[in-house]
Parts: sequence; C-alpha cells; structure tokens
Amino acid sequence: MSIPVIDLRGAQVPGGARSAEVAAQLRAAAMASGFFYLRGHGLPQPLLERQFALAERLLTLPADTRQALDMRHSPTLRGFENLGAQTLDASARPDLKESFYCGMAYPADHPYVRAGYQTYGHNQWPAEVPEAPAQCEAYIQAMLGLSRRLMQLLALSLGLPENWFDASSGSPMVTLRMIRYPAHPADADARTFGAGAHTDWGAITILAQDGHGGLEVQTPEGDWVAAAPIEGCFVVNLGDMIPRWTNGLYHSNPHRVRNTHSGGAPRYSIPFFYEPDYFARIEAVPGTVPAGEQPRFAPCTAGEHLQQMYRKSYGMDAKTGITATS
Ligand SMILES: O=C(O)CCC(=O)C(=O)O
Ligand SMILES: [Fe+2]
Repeated sequence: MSIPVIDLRGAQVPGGARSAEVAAQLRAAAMASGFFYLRGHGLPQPLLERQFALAERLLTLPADTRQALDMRHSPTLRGFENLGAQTLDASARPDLKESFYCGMAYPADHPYVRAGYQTYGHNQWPAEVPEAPAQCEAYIQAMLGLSRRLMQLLALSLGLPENWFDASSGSPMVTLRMIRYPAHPADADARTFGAGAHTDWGAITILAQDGHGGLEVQTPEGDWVAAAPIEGCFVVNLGDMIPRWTNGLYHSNPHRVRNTHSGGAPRYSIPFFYEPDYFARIEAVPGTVPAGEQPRFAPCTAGEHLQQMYRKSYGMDAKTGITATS
C-alpha cells in the first residue's frame, strides 16, 4: 500500500468543479488506511514556515520557563509537555518527544470555557514570545477552514449532502500541537519511539512535518510504511470519530514516529487536530449500517470521547484529574 496524494485544487470551496472527483479519492483513501497527502490546499507557504520557526522558538525556551507553563498546570491541558510525559502506546516506553499545546482563542465568557470543558480556553503563553498567541490563532483559523472543507468532502464521499457535518462544527474542539523529537538514541531498544503506535482520537488531523521524515503508517495488512515528507503537502489522517461516524467503513489507522533519518538533528512536526463541537453526537450516518444490522459503535458525544482518551494517555484518573505519575 502507498499513501495516495489528493490534490484539492478545483475542490477548495463548495460547488468546486472537482468536488465529486476529490470526494471519490477521499473515499478510497478512507477505506484503505485513512491516510493521504493533501496538495493544492491553498495555504500560503510563509504561514507554514513561520509556524515551524515558532515551534523551534517555543520548544527551545529554557527548561524553567517550560516547566512553569507545563500543561499539567492547565485545567484544559494547554502548555508544554515534557519528554516522556505521554505514552501513546501502552506496550512501549514513554514517548521521546516534547510539545506545546494550544487551542482556539475562545472568549472567557464562552459557556464551554466557563464550564471548563477539555480543549476550550485557558491557553498558557510564554511572555518571552509575545507573537505566539496571534500567530497560532491565525494558523488555527486557516486549518479550521481546511478541516471544515474536508468534512464537507467526506460528506459528499458518503453520498450525503455536502453540508451534512456543518452543524456538528458549531464550537469545534481544536488543538494545535507543535512537537520536537530529539534524535533517536543510537542505543534505543525496539520499544522506544518518538511517538508510540496510536490512532488519533478526533475527526481529522492535518500534519505539517519538516523535511526529515520519521512518521510511519500501518497498512490494513499490518505492515509499516513511511509517510515521507512531500514538498507542498500535508499528511492528513482520519481519527477514531470517523469510524464511529461511518460504522467502521472509514478507517483511522495506527501510526508512529522514530526520528532516525535526521542525521542527529531534532525533528519538528505540527499536527492540527480538528474535532467537532463538544456536544456533537457521533453515531453512524445514513447509509453506513446495512439493513437489519445494529450499529457497531454506541453513540457518544465528541467531548466524552476525547476526554477519555486524553486521560488515558496522560495517566490521569477520570474523576480526580492529574495523578502524580510524572
Ligand atoms: O509527528 C508526527 O509526524 C505525528 C504526530 C502524531 O501522530 C500525533 O501527534 O498524533
Ligand atoms: Fe497521531
């Protein structure tokens, strides 16, 4: 299996002449591994370059600055994540990556912010990088637009009206993450990864990666293939909400990272996670449950699903919050 390249030109906006063709390509990719490269997405290259420069700036701030803004001090898990804080694959060692998490600038009086729901509000910004909040918000808004368009094309690919998922996107849960992977240690064992094998939890992930490579995707046959960087392309993958929404027709395949190709340099990547509104109901859409069969997944809300996943991978107890494991 190779990861297909889908060109969005001609389908960037509703009614675009290539929309049906792109939707068909999406359907094929979604039924294979749930991974594809996206080119012709319309995002300006300088926006991406600026974001990588910011990632490097943030993730090389002094350790005490990053410690003071550790995500564990934030009720919604925004801020810095230490090396080894997350274990994406429970059978592997803790991940060899550090990252910075932020989300959309929801106003403080937004009902979801007031309620303290996961991903809404409460960003933690380092005073040393005053441009960070506005720059991240601009990047998030661009990525949110692209995600919403991809959801429309996914709707088309399922034979649904293009706007089918629009209503679920009211106050979306979005997470922007900037990741730094140190060079993979030469003496690392087979259970050591930059990011252990995992599936993503939300709806759509749009990943910008630097030129080093290191991301691998599991094929339906169980092999691992490299998602090597292609200039001008994002790597897009579907998260676990999509199989739930499509009764398992579309896939969210495992992937993992080892920074073994960079010649000793750190690798930077910038995943953007799009998830629908906290209260969006995730249940099989029309046409995906064969007549006479029961849906394969119990309906849930997007917020419930996401909260569960965060707590599991950061070793937190769902009732008492953060444990003393790190
Ligand atoms: O860094 C990468 O290439 C992938 C990161 C990833 O899979 C994630 O953050 O979910
Ligand atoms: Fe991932």
